Amino acid sequence: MQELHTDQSEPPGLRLDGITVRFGGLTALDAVSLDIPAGRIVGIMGPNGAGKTTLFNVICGVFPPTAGNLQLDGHGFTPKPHRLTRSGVARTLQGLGLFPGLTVLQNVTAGLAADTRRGLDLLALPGAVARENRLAARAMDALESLGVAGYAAALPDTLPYGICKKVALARALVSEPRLLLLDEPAGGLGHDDIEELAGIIRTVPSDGCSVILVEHHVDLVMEVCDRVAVLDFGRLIAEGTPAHIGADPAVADAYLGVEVA
Ligand SMILES: Nc1ncnc2c1ncn2[C@@H]1O[C@H](COP(=O)(O)OP(=O)(O)OP(=O)(O)O)[C@@H](O)[C@H]1O
Repeated sequence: MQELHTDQSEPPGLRLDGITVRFGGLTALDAVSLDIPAGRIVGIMGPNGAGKTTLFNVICGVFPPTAGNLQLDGHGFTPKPHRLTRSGVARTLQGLGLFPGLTVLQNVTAGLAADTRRGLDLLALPGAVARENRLAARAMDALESLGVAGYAAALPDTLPYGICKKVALARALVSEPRLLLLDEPAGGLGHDDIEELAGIIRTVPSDGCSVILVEHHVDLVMEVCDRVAVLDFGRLIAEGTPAHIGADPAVADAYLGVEVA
């Protein structure tokens, strides 16, 4: 079994134990074991088809692993896509995934959907209205923390891509997750926006949230991650600090000569 070794004294966060996923005859993940301790940022790298998205999909319960199991904060974890927020898990998507017909504020409030009780809200009872107001206030706080509260009333289509990326991140952070999955957050961003994003990502673990960063921008991974795991054809071929990974010839081979440091 392939292990990601971590300091056993660290708070547990997410633990993947021997995760295997097979699609028919194809093994997309092959007995991957990986610890993402609370308060740490772990990067997942690997060439196209290595199994990164499949790993995220297993963590989000999109499909169950063929073998292996997950733990979150020291307890067995069977993720369900419709209960992710309640489980303390939030995810950003490749691209934006924002609702075009909703304002920025409404998009971020949607990140609290698991906390709403739609039936009551539709009745517009005083308690439900107060609750809606509380959710909107939390969404505004999330937007403010990323410096984009001024766009709350705008529709995403009218905004620059970099702003929309921050809105998508605010939607993930508004539920104050225990585990944040970032799926190529730097995709489509220019150099300055990526630098700003790096600063934002570094602040996320301060309250104990674990972060998994899947990203093709190797520089960003190396800059913000505490540890990096590298997948190739579904196998965990390397793990360690960014410096260790940057110097690993097996990683350079997996990337077919692409420089990694
Ligand atoms: N639902 C599916 N059914 C069948 N095969 C799948 C499915 N999802 C992924 N695969 C296959 O599993 C392997 C891993 O794919 P995955 O999308 O996880 O890789 P990736 O590392 O995310 O790649 P990329 O960087 O291109 O997004 C690939 O060979 C892919 O074709």
